[in-house]
Amino acid sequence: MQEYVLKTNQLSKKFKDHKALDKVNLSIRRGSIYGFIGQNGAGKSTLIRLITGLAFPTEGSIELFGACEEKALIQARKRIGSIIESPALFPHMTASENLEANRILRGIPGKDCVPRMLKQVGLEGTGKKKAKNFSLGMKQRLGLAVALLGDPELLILDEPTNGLDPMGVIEMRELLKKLNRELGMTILISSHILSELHLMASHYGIIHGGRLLEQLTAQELDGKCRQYVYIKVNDPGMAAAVIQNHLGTTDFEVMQDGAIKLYNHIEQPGKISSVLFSAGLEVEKFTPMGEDLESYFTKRIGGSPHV
Ligand SMILES: Nc1ncnc2c1ncn2[C@@H]1O[C@H](COP(=O)(O)OP(=O)(O)OP(=O)(O)O)[C@@H](O)[C@H]1O
Repeated sequence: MQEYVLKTNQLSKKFKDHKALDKVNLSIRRGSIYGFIGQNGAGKSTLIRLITGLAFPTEGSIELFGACEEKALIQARKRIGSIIESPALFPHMTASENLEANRILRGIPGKDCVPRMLKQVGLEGTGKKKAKNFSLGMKQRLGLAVALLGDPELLILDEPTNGLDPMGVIEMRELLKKLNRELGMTILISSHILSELHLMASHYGIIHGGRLLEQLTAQELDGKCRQYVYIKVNDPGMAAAVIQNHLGTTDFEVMQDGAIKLYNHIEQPGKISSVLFSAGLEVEKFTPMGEDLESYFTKRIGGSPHV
């Protein structure tokens, strides 16, 4: 079994003179939830359309479940489930009828998958209610059930929380986490709001102006966004001992230049400075530092606040 379900190699797409995607090398590990983050117009939908075969690259290649060649790619795409733009639903049909119609259209054998999918997305109790009368969150979950028909190994969702209220965002997030946890489903999910991806993604790709600027794990991102107090004193060794003994924590780093990054007690600057001062240390610098997710993202894409 391949470690990566999807890799793109120098993938590019041009619309006339405009490079919507520029030499993108993206890799998605099996079993991961890959948060694909970028502003409006960054190139997220274009990449997703190329992966799902709705558009063709100008240059570069796609490797999906180990398949690269065009005919093999068509077969491999059958292992993908997707919601691109708004989910394709029949408004005058019930949830169950929508799934049954999609099942027949896609030639998926066995009616028993319909109640199974409804249950999976929590719509088993919607009875005779037609899709047109569903809330946006319910429509999105029904769209997800349609995408799950055929038990895909890779689920691709283009901005699935767009327009959802906070409750709908949480529901969708919990549902996707469950699919990932219980079925080991790999998920690629795009968004222009990093904090929406934050509580579920295990990996991130940051795209801007058609270029993939960075891929990083959730741990790496958290490390970059961790808050700390930056301390410079005349005797770093003694300060380290004082922090350990008097604040009771080892959650700090002594940097090469002797500066200390203290990750604990950051809400109690008075307490930190008082233990250092009481030990007779001279404090040269004492500054709370660190970034939140959105400011990290904004900085990474070059400072534009409009996401
Ligand atoms: N069919 C097309 N013809 C011309 N330009 C296009 C076409 N599709 C996309 N583009 C351009 O390519 C760039 C990337 O668009 P894309 O839709 O991939 O961005 P996105 O990150 O998905 O943003 P959004 O969140 O707004 O959908 C944009 O500048 C867009 O205007």
